[in-house]
Amino acid sequence: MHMYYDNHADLSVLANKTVAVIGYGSQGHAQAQNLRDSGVNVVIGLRPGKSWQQAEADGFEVLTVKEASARADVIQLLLPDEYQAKVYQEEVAPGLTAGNMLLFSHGFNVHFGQIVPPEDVDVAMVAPKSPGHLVRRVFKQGGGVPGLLAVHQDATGQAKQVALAYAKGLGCTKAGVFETTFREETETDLFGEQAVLCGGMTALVKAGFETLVEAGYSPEIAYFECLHELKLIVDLMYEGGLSRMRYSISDTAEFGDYMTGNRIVTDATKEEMRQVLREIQQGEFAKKWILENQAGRPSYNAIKQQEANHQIEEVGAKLRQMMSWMQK
Ligand SMILES: NC(=O)C1=CN([C@@H]2O[C@H](COP(=O)(O)OP(=O)(O)OC[C@H]3O[C@@H](n4cnc5c(N)ncnc54)[C@H](OP(=O)(O)O)[C@@H]3O)[C@@H](O)[C@H]2O)C=CC1
Ligand SMILES: CC[C@](O)(C(C)=O)C(=O)O
Repeated sequence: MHMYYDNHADLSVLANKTVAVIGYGSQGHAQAQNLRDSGVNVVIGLRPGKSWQQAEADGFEVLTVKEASARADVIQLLLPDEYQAKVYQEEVAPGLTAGNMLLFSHGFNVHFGQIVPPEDVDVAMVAPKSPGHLVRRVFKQGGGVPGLLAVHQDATGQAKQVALAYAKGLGCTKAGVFETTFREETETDLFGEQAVLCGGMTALVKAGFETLVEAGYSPEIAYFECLHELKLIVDLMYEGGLSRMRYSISDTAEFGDYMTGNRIVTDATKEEMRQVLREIQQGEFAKKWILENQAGRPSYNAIKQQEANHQIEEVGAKLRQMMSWMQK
């Protein structure tokens, strides 16, 4: 595995180039602002609306997606994955010229064949391994979040150097940039968010909360035990791995951890994880997500509504209001 740091990347590679950041959401606002602070010439590509107003208020030159794509040398597509293919075909592709670079922060559309760029442009990925708001916050604190870099197509022979300079502009080379492939990034990212970080975690939290409440314990205590304290435990794992967390908790908690963890995540859970991974690898999840969007998101909207009404959300909202330091 190749790792790149600040000394491997040269920001001057971007000196005479214009970067168009298409989209100004979670990743878009963070990447655009970090790049600008790193001295890169950035324009934003958007449709009229909330993000357009925000980007202008933040001092950026905002253009339509078509104009920004035609103006730029490097085009970073930071739209929701499900809209990228349509916007690419209608508004980005017409402005692409030989030697441009098309960049992504997630490989979904290229890996699953929804976007097939022309052969004379570079195609690469710089994917910060962090939610966008932390990409910005950590950069402002003087650091950077780790990132992944992949080159899918190297038409100019310079693709890696340009992508590395972009990663440096985001601050990622401070923490380390790992070289990967579009396939590896896409499949591991989908697996991580489904099985562990988002799907697995929310299911675990809800199951713990429901077990306590159904047994007659107060929802407030159940919320603190199963959700609020999770952040504090994860912070310790983030700082020093599982051992740092286990060093900090009581011996009673540590013994309970060793005795009980494998009863919750069992061999059957692991077999299901393998099945989830197979479905991602075989493109079944991608197909489901593409069809769900084509149908107007019936399942997504129904489950989103159901989840928003879960008791843990109601209790949590009340408790968080009492914690004044969380209101910022
Ligand atoms: N969220 C994250 O932290 C991470 C995201 N990624 C990847 O980054 C990419 C961007 O995701 P994310 O930042 O979450 O996206 P968001 O949903 O936060 O932002 C989307 C942006 O795209 C704009 N947009 C949506 N549709 C259009 C359109 N048709 N034309 C022009 N602009 C449009 C929105 O503007 P408007 O206000 O007009 O709707 C908004 O500014 C994805 O590939 C994702 O997988 C990778 C790592 C982490
Ligand atoms: C964990 C969610 C994520 O994969 C991320 C922040 O990396 C995403 O796609 O938002």
